[in-house]
Amino acid sequence: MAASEERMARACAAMESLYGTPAKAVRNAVKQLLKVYNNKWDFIEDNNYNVVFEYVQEDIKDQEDKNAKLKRIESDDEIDILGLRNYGTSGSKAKGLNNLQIQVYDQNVKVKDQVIELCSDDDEGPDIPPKRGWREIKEESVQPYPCKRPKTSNSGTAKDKEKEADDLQIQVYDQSGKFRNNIESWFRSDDEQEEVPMKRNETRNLTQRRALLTDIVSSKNELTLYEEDQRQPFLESISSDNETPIAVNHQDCPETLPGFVSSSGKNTNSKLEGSILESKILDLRGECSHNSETSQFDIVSSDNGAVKISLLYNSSRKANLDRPNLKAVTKRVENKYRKFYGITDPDFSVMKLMEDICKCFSEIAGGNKGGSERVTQISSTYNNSGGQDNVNTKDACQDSSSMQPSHTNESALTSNTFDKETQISQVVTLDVPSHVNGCIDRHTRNFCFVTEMETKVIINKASNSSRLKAVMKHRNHLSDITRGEENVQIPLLNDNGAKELPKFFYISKNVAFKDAYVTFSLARISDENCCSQCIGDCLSSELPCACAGETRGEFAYTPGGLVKETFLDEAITMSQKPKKHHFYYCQYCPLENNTLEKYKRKRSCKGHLMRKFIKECWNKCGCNKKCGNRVVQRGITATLQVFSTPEGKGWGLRSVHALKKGTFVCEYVGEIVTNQELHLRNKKRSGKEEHTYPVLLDADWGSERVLKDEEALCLDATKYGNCARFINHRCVDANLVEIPVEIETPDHHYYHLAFFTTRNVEPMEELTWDYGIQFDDKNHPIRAFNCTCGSKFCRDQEKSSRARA
Ligand SMILES: C[S@@+](CC[C@H](N)C(=O)[O-])C[C@H]1O[C@@H](n2cnc3c(N)ncnc32)[C@H](O)[C@@H]1O
Repeated sequence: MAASEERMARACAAMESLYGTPAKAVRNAVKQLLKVYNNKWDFIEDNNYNVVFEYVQEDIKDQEDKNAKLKRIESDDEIDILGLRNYGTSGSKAKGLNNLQIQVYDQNVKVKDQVIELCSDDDEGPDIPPKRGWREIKEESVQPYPCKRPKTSNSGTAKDKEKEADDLQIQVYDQSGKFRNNIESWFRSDDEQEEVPMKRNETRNLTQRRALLTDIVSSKNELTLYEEDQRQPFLESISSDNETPIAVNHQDCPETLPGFVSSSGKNTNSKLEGSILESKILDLRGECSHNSETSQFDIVSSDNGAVKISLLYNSSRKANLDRPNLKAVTKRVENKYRKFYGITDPDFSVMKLMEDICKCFSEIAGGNKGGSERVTQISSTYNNSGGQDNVNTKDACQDSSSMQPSHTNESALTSNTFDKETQISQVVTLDVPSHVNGCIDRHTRNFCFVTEMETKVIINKASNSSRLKAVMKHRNHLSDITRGEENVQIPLLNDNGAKELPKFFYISKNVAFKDAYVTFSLARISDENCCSQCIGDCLSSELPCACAGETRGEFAYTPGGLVKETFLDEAITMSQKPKKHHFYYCQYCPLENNTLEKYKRKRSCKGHLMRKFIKECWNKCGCNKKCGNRVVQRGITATLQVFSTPEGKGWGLRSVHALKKGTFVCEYVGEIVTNQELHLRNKKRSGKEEHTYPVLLDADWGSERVLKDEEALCLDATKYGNCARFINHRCVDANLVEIPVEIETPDHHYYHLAFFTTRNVEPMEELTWDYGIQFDDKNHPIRAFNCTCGSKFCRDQEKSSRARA
């Protein structure tokens, strides 16, 4: 098979097994992506085919969107769609939202999807399906997926800058092909321009704007709004000295940050100004969709390269103002878009989106790129023109679950929560908010809040750990706790924002501490313990090789990389309903030996569950590295997240995608310590820690003879560990089971403790395993806790009595 066909087959198999994606969809996605990535398979295969997964998801969504929109066009006079599309989430390659798409149309006026290009280079954007009735004027402005993160632009020549600025220009043509310079000129065309002269500091009122719109609709001109390149710089074409952005209400605008210059090049020291075309589009949208509400989107920049975005939202007059919390609003928008677009990237946030817009603006404008030294700020104002000083805060996050981003009457940056008399101006510059101060302006009666941002300079000065703490204090997540140690990124999401950053070093492989006897020597692997004669994939050979001997002559894995059902079910039964004969009782239990008076104290062994091992092919085997009998050693492939559990269990681990029964999730990784060493560690810790992280490697303690201290091992993930240290306990019906896996050494004192799913797991379901602890055993090295697993089989008797009391 040709190399690329082989890789294609592998991609199909992996996508099938990981996400259940049909081969046809995978092939199509891979073909497209290969074009985009210049046949670089590495990009495709990276992160478990993450880009392929995203491409397929995007494709499905696009199709759904397209169908939904076509339906809407057919049904009634709907105007106004503002959609933010294509968050391009694959790891570092295509993270963040790159395109701001604006769509405005109804049955009579059809305005083409507008992509405001924020990728200033040759990056490619979403493949936007053509809409019915649209005139295709410039297809090249519509970019195919995937849209990569915008490159930092070079300062460039004046001509380059001018070209980049041109990229943002939006032009309007009417059906006759007559070129309208821009929306503003289109709005103010013909007689209207005379009747409503637009002077600086003068606001076009709602009636006038609605009249204009009605005019436009009834003219039945089919209009196509599209992105035009190679025209005059938009800054000049849009804002002339005597023009005022149609939705800016200067009276109500807050004092803005000093030193900022609007996109028109005017200093905005005293009032928020600046009229770029986006404002007008959003204003048009706001006007159309909310009837009595307006909104405006504005970007301004300062000499030092800082950029800020303002969003001005003005709704109809009503007596009371429920002031929504800015964080809650952004969270709500994020939730909607996460759900609707199936965004799984924890990095996605409205604030980041704003940042990206600022960054791209700055890049396109060729501004200062000293990002690390930018002092950043967010400010927002809510103008209660009903005249009430006392405004109520309302958690706009309520009921977000029932919401979907509507393409007809909600914008991405405004929501129905604001349907009270509200005017919001939000000014955002780069970086992450730290705290919010609120006040009422005595003169304007505006409620303002200003969020000061942590500067990166301050963070950099701090020590490593305090830097991490500082980051955690102000961030809700870390994008990868593995620090690149794994094949995949594992983000940490502090959903409730209250948890401290876990203190440990991420390691992806077990490391011996001191006394543990763990030597991996090829000489110790006999011929019966490897398959040196094998070639290719052992799973596809007619006769099972020596490595299948451990599992009674049958491989434990399916060609798709799952544990075979019969083997898995046996392991689950052993774990959930062990019989007395499944336990080994030591004469001199290594756990009892933990006391310094070794052998003197007579305590009875509580028993060790004897487990069935899987043996994987390894270095002394002749098969290919990609042999199907090598699963655990290949590492994590599932898309995992560490998150803060709501039940007070601390952090937990979950899978973003659904997992099939028998899927390998991860192994338990930590320091390999002897029981003696663990005992001493536990004594030192003396119950100070909230959580404990040891597991015993006792699955084969009963196999032959009395164990020496250095052979009775356990893994302690307290200081060094992998993501498995976050897996919480669930009594009996956990969705993971641990299976001992022999890889490097045939003796079973040391082995890998691998977790496989016991059943199909839902996306975002917490992953749990039964620690096998007895909650009444106070002497066990794994300290008991008050179990809140929620299982109906919960073994924590004290919990029941606590509940009764
Ligand atoms: C291996 S850690 C699991 C990760 C831990 N939740 C964290 O935040 O790091 C084990 C500890 O988690 C907590 N834990 C795990 N499962 C629990 C459960 N079902 N109920 C309450 N606490 C639990 C206990 O404190 C236990 O000592």
